[in-house]
Amino acid sequence: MITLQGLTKRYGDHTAVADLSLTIPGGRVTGFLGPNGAGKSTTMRMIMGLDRPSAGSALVNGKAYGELRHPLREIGALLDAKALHPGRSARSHLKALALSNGIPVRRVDEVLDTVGLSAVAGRRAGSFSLGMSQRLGIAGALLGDPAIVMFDEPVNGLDPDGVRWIRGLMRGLAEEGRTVFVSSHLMSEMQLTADQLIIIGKGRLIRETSVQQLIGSSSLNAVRARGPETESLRRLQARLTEWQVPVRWESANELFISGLTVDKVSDLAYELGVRLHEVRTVEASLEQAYMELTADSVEYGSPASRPARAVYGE
Ligand SMILES: Nc1ncnc2c1ncn2[C@@H]1O[C@H](COP(=O)(O)OP(=O)(O)OP(=O)(O)O)[C@@H](O)[C@H]1O
Repeated sequence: MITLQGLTKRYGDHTAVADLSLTIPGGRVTGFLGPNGAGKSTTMRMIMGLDRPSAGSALVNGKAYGELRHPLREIGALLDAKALHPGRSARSHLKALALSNGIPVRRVDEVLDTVGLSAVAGRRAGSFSLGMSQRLGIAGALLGDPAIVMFDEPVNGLDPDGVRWIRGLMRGLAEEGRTVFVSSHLMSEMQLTADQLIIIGKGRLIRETSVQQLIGSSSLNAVRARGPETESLRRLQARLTEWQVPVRWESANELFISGLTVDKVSDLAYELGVRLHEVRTVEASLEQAYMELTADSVEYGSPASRPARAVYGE
């Protein structure tokens, strides 16, 4: 378990992480999300003892990282895939890590196999592609068979096969009861991999939520009603507007209706004599729900990245 208590990091007069108090338990994948510069890497670095908190604490199984006797046997992390000795082979890099952490050297070949690098174990790590370096970093994180793993942007540089592999790996580690804490900007991946989400912006906690709860709270969830007659759809729209139900036209033959069930919309259409060819629920994606939630916390946004807000009630 990872426990953050009032964790704060200031660089001069800039607060990178502000008073974060959280518990990240085992048995699930916890996604760590936030716009660029939100403070994710800084938080992870403090958990790994690489940065000193300005205030508060980050504890690994109840202890500060520096107090852990064999840290790699308690927490394994991939923070920066290129942070390794470029002249060493993958195998000798892992061997050095194993020896300094009291880990049996036979684990080296096991983890090389797990991450699919056995065939290139003798090659200089400096010659590795970004995806291969990511895999080597993950091998290092798994070396001590730790109960906690933490990955900063682990799919960065991985090919589609690698992305699927790491998704399965993280799910498998969580199913074994381990704590899996992972940052990512890839919402589609997080939607498939994470159970719980911690979302921060400008160093502060914005929301701790499950993936399903966050998606469920999006204003973009709607019932899509499609019919062949625009005129009769207008009658449906007029009644919904009377009821103050948010409704918008998606095209001349489609309405998107918020806050009502499919049953309710079908019954109303029947009552008003509106012909429909399709009535179904449309669920927001995690990306849409996330963009809505973090719209005010984006420090380095581009116009194109602004959220697709629904314009209802036309
Ligand atoms: N060593 C440092 N000195 C000064 N400022 C820093 C330092 N490290 C991080 N920061 C600042 O702290 C803030 C948080 O940075 P951090 O890298 O933790 O964000 P992040 O959420 O990981 O961002 P990204 O998604 O872009 O990787 C940023 O404003 C960054 O410029």
